[in-house]
Amino acid sequence: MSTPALVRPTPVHRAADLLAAYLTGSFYFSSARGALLADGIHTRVRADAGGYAPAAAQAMQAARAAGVADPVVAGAVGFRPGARADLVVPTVVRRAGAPAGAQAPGADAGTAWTVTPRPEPADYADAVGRALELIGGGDLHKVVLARCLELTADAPVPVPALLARLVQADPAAYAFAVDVTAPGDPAPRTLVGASPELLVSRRGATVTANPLAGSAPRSGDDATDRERIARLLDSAKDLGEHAHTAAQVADVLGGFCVDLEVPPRPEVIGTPTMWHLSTRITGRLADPADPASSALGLAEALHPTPAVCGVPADRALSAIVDLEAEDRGHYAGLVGWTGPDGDGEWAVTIRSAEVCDRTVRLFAGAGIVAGSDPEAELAETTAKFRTLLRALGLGDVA
Ligand SMILES: C=C(O[C@@H]1C=C(C(=O)O)C=C[C@H]1O)C(=O)O
Repeated sequence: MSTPALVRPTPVHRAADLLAAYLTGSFYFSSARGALLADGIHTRVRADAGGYAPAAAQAMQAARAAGVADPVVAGAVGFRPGARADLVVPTVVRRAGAPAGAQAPGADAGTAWTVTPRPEPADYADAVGRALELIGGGDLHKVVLARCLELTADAPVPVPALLARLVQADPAAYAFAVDVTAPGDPAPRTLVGASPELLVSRRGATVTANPLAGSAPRSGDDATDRERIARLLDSAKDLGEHAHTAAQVADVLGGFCVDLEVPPRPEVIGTPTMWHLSTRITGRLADPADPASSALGLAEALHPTPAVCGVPADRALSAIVDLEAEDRGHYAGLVGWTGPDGDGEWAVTIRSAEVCDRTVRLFAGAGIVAGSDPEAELAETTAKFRTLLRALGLGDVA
């Protein structure tokens, strides 16, 4: 006679179940490493003098003592120093393996949209021209300039369907949905996106970062795409732009690692909409128990990389403040999760939008270096908007 089980087995979920269970207000994050869905707020995590990582470690410890079964810190931190952060220890966490081509409802073709580019595309191209003057002055080597599209629909935008379509289009992306509702918002506000860029991932003592910089739109035609890939791998401008970014990421991680492997040359990775120069850097942590070496601590140390800010970072940041029309908010920040053992995964918040009721605010940026062409950079941002626009059922708008 068998003895009845005394312990309820841990439920096993599939990524598709987690996506189906996502409701506006939940936290969702998935990548090729796996999927995580979190609900409820046990604690909000605020930065102390040491940043977010020590406060996150303490909050997870306190949550475990209070009976939270699987404490993690999950959420997003905005781009600018002192920007808004929405980091919480959720009450319930469900995990699953990597998504495999999710089922998603089609976008509602009947939705009527109005689109307001901020700034106008021609003004963005002018701002790129002004950035090139600063670069010509010699004190700035690279700056990433972004622009915004504000879309308004004739009905509330359903975030669960939008998230499912983003995952369906690219199951390997760092896909996310984070509640970023602020006081005064007329409805829940959600940061949603499908980023191709891993800021940092940690598993035990092993860390991985995957900076991207240097881009070309995907054309959909094989021969044209092969040509674009070959051109990227041979472009002194793109290789230089990439080298700045990879070198800085390697430099920061080198401060935490005993071994660091940095491939000498970038490769090209593809998303459904873009090609990017990519360097996958791996290392072994010297002190994995230090909260500064947790996935969140490393993400804070790396942010902002020259993939979204520039070189040198302080001058690039002031150029961004002077030349961009809109505050970036959560765009170009970090999004992901960390566990009490320090493991976790943080992506760069790009190919993203904030959705609130009927409005969607999208950002896309491009790295400007000596030799950049304003019209080509404008076209690059147009191509980068496609990830979100396609998931919304829209073609290119500006
Ligand atoms: C800034 C963005 O993308 C970043 C900039 C890139 C570039 O300038 O080539 C490439 C990938 C990202 O690191 C964005 O998508 O908005």
